[in-house]
Amino acid sequence: MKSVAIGAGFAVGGADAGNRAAPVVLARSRFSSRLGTLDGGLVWQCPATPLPWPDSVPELRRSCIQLARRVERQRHRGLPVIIGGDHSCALGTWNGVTGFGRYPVGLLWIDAHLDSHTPFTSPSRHIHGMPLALLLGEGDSRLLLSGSGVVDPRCCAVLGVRSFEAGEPERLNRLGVRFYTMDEIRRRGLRVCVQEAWHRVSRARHGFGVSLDLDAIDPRFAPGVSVPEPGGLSLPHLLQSLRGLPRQRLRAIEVVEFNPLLDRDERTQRTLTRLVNALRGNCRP
Ligand SMILES: NC(=[NH2+])NCCC[C@H](N)C(=O)O
Repeated sequence: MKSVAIGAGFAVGGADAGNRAAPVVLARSRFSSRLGTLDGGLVWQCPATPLPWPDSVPELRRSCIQLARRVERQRHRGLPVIIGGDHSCALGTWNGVTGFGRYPVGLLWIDAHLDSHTPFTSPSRHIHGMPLALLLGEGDSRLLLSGSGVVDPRCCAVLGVRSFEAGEPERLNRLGVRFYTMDEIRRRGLRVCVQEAWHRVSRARHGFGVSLDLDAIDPRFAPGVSVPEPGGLSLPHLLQSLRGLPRQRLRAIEVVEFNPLLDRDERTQRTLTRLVNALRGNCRP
């Protein structure tokens, strides 16, 4: 099967304007032939700069609906690979994959953060700290594009966690989402945790997806992200752990939070390209 790359030039919900340029920078880079040159199109946001909730809501809603429709239209051509953009683009991606909630999926969320705030608990009010809660059906109703959740919490796992605030772990625990902190990963080994999480998400009836925030990876391998956190996943170990996992029911991949303005020696671009290739298995552009 083929993969179809779709760009999401999103920064309104993020912490740094640099995220907006990510898909275009990648499409013009020397890695583009390995990623696909945004053959599924590009969705832009206007304005180009971050705004806190609630000011960001109208533009975020508009662009996420546009992204969701694009994903819906393109998914018949191959495996959608969405290139963000700040992580709030996940609302567009997974609403598109699920036909606005008609076919809820399992989701592996690889991230340093839990991204499970609602406006009432978020200290920053940046919506890229809220998308997982919204995908599970909680948060500002204007951003619940299908009116409820599109991800089944029993088939959802978060991997690589090392930064969160009050309210987030409580929400995920109440909903029954499994999250793996870096402490647990160090204790039990990455491969075991990846396999366990993959098993959990891939048993969902309508298939599953992977949402990869590059800040999950240690900043040594991915310095170009908007909210870096030290002590992250080792790139070689993650690549190794992703080998040989069953992908038959994989419905889409999303890679987010790349910030070209903060990259060093194209290190983050290279990391992103290698991870996309590892995740999509045999599907190539
Ligand atoms: N997608 C991300 N990089 N999220 C970072 C969120 C950081 C912090 N928890 C916040 O809500 O502001």
